[in-house]
Amino acid sequence: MSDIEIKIKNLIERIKELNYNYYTLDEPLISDKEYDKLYDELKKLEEESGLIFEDSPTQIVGDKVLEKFVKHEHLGRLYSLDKAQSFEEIEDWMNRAEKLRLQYNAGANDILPEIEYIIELKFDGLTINLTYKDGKLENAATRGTGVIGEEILPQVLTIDSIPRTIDFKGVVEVSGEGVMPLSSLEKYNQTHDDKLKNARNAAAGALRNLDPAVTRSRNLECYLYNIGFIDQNVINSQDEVFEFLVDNKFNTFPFRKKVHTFQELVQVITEIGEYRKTIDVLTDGVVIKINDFITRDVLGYTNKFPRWAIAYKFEAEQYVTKIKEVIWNVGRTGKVTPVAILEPVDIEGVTVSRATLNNFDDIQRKKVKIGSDVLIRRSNDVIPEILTAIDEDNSNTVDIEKPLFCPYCHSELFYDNVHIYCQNSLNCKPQLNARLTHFASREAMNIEGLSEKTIDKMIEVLDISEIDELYDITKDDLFKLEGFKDKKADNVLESIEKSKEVKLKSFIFALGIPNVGVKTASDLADQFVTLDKLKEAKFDDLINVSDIGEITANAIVEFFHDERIKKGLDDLISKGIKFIEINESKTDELKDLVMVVTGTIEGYNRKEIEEKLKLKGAKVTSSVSKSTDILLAGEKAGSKLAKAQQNNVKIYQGEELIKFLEGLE
Ligand SMILES: NC(=O)c1ccc[n+]([C@@H]2O[C@H](COP(=O)([O-])OP(=O)(O)OC[C@H]3O[C@@H](n4cnc5c(N)ncnc54)[C@H](O)[C@@H]3O)[C@@H](O)[C@H]2O)c1
Ligand SMILES: [Zn+2]
Repeated sequence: MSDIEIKIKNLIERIKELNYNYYTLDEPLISDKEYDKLYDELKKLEEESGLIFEDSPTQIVGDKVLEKFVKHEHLGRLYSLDKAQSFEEIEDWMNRAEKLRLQYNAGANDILPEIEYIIELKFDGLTINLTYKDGKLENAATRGTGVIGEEILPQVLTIDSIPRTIDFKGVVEVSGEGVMPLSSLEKYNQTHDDKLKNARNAAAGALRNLDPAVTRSRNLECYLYNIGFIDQNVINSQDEVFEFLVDNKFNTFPFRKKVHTFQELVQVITEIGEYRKTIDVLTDGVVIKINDFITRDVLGYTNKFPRWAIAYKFEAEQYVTKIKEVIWNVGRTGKVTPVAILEPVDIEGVTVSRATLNNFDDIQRKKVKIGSDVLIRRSNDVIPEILTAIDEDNSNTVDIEKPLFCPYCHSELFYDNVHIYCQNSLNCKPQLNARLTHFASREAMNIEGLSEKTIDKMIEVLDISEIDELYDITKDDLFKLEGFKDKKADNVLESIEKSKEVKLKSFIFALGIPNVGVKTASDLADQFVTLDKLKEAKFDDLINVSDIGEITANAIVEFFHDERIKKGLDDLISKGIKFIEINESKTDELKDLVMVVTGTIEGYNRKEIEEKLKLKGAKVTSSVSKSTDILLAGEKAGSKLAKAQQNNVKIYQGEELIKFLEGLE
């Protein structure tokens, strides 16, 4: 693999993990700003190299839909939006549209009208798609992959403003954004201990919660702005979309503006920059849409977004405050990271007193010192980011020292490029606490009742130093901890006991292997089926798992070769960990064959084929290499076919392919 290919693969892997956490779990790992940076980097590399993998996040809308929901096939596809980073990019987009219009008008009988642009707010919540038949609300779904969403009708019915019946009697799908009003967020946070971090994830998490009572408690609202499907040809513009929505008593947001020129557009967007701070909904930008539908048809769509619309995101506002102190935190992997303690500052109604600084280089680059005035920015998330110090020659500042010893266990620290580690993973308390907290978390061993605080006490009072010791805890032990009475102790013991029966993927995630998140853990479980096989996996086996790049493959190999980890793992298993079979139907027919599926195959969906191959024991990878055993090549197979021919890979095509696929059923 070339350097650029490796870079691309690693980015894809990282972004998929982030997407899974954002779209599927509604618990983003990083801020949108940081995410957008990675995404743009990938887009740029793809453009430069022409290497675009089919599973790249730049080609796909959203993420998987969760099994726990009934699937809804949208009548009309739902899309993501292309993004402009600057006014110039909007202008370029307008110019392209105008050029296409003129070209079209030169050759056609009908003439496209002068372009009108509708500017709407870009609400930050979750897309909701509503299906009406015979005037009745039949269904509600999330966007999902754009083709298939998750049914969430009971959840959506908690939003009172959504009409249960409408005057229009045909079949129609209307879509809009489910949001948590900022006033609801504030009220919720005043009365609940489990504080919600931001309105977007609060709305998405509520709508995708299986319990509608939870959705109800968040007091959501929904603004409609789109018709994705209608069985009668009655709508010809965005103006008419809104007319239809209003006539049928849908809730639409009152603000939208029509412009014709770039100058007008800049002015309106600038005004919206101020206006958006005065309203009760979280917005992250504006959406600019071409009004006329025939023009839209001429411009068309890419895989991922319409060419007739573009989003422009607002930069988060910046604030000034002072750094009081920098403390060094020790994480689960022993990584030591700086946190700035700030003079509290009010940002959009939230008091902010901490900010992340990524590492020591970051501190130097931003010229941050104790006592410095700094610029900070909070995007839509709660933890803000320090941009830079703004008073470099202030003599009252004190340099931040590079730490040499762990602030907790005083071991000497290890420097690896920009990262600093405390290598005393054995009895450095914050590391142990973070490891145990991760181990017990919902997507891992799912041990209820083990909060970070409880784990702290266990380490302190019961002198726990290894994960497996969790399983030796007795009721008498728990009584020694503050706040533990009979019932609470029983509950914790029961959930510890229950956790011994665990899915392999949850166990792999629980181990906290560097770079292995929920999705990668699940892929590893699918591919290797048993823990023993995974433990023995070689770099080459791992790199062939789709989405795993070199860094992760190396991390996994190293993890399972570490003597201390090996022993810890054996101790843990010896406490009676049992893996629950989930793929009972798994057979060995294609055992260990490395297979690639490419091209289009009529009547089949590639993802489904891949799933079936995996169930029969094959390893499915996304690119052809020397280790590929079989390529399934549909129509338009392209470069993978050529590469397979070069490498003498066995190829199934045409009739042979269809026969093979029928044999899989
Ligand atoms: N923090 C993370 O880890 C993480 C991960 C994945 C995605 N993200 C965020 O999500 C963005 C990408 O998500 P996306 O592909 O869903 O695109 P998007 O959310 O940026 O844009 C498309 C969506 O905008 C919404 N929208 C709101 N108002 C609208 C209006 N008036 N008209 C039309 N649509 C409107 C629709 O729901 C539509 O689906 C990224 O830029 C990033 O900010 C963050
Ligand atoms: Zn330490």
